[in-house]
Amino acid sequence: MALLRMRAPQGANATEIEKKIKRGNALRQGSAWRGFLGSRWFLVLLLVVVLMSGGAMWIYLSLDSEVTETLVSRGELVSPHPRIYSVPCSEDYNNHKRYPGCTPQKCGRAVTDSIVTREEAETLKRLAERGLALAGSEGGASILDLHSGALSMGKQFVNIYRYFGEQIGEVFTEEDFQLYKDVRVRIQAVIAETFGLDPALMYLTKPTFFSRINSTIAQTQHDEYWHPHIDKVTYGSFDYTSLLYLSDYGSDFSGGRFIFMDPNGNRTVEPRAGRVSFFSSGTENLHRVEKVSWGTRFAITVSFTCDPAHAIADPAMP
Ligand SMILES: O=C(O)CCC(=O)C(=O)O
Ligand SMILES: [Fe+2]
Repeated sequence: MALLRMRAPQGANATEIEKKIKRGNALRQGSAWRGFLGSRWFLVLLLVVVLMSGGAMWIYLSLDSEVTETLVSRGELVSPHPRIYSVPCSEDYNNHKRYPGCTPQKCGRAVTDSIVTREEAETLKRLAERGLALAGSEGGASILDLHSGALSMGKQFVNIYRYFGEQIGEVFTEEDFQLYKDVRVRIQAVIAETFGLDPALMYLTKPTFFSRINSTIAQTQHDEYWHPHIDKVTYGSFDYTSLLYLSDYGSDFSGGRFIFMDPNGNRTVEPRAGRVSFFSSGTENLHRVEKVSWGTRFAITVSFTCDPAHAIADPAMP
């Protein structure tokens, strides 16, 4: 009977009794929560939640991490022979006319510190500094293309030879252009040797440019240097890309590492003044540049085509 009365209170007091029961239950629940919040179990639960979210964050960050393997670090000196990493060629080259003695049959990437001295890199960096001091991008990435004359200015480009006219003779010397050519010839020779090509069947192609990157916020798409890309797709004529670094990762700037984005992870080359990194330009070498976090990074992109129709002359004083 008692049970019956508790389940179904009858009469005038019934609603009052139900309310009391509900209030009592609510109070008991409230004090149970307060008890739990102050208990050791709550601390354990909190710890588990913190550890799990920390773990999730770590997994997220490491999935997004810039680097899984460093191919060549800033401190190493790769000399006298290039360090070579072979990768299978992509199908890209099948979609273009093939040029025997030049079209990649072996693909890969390589790094050498022995064909451009640090003094030569310094001279080229000063040349870039002088040229870029004429203008420069408002965002973090400026280029100077001595062949076409393109120079970043604010949010666009100008032609230095037209814009500055005679004044250019006070900024660059014949020796500067000669050094560019000497270095280009050496790079061409090492690429030919590494990939088993005839250097006479490779041609400098455009664009070929000095780049200056710092951590200033991008103002236009041209400043967004960090996007993954395939040079053969982006630039069309490229078959072999080379990058000559003019400043040092870690001391002149941070971030700014070159990253090959392979299907099984990222592989990076750390810039070092005088270091030449070169690779076949197809999909097998999808890459990007890590964002520069401080300092200024200088480099030159010097690229080669197998198609004589896309050949350009070495930059020269107008
Ligand atoms: O400066 C670099 O390290 C890479 C530049 C690049 O990817 C390019 O010019 O296509
Ligand atoms: Fe590139």
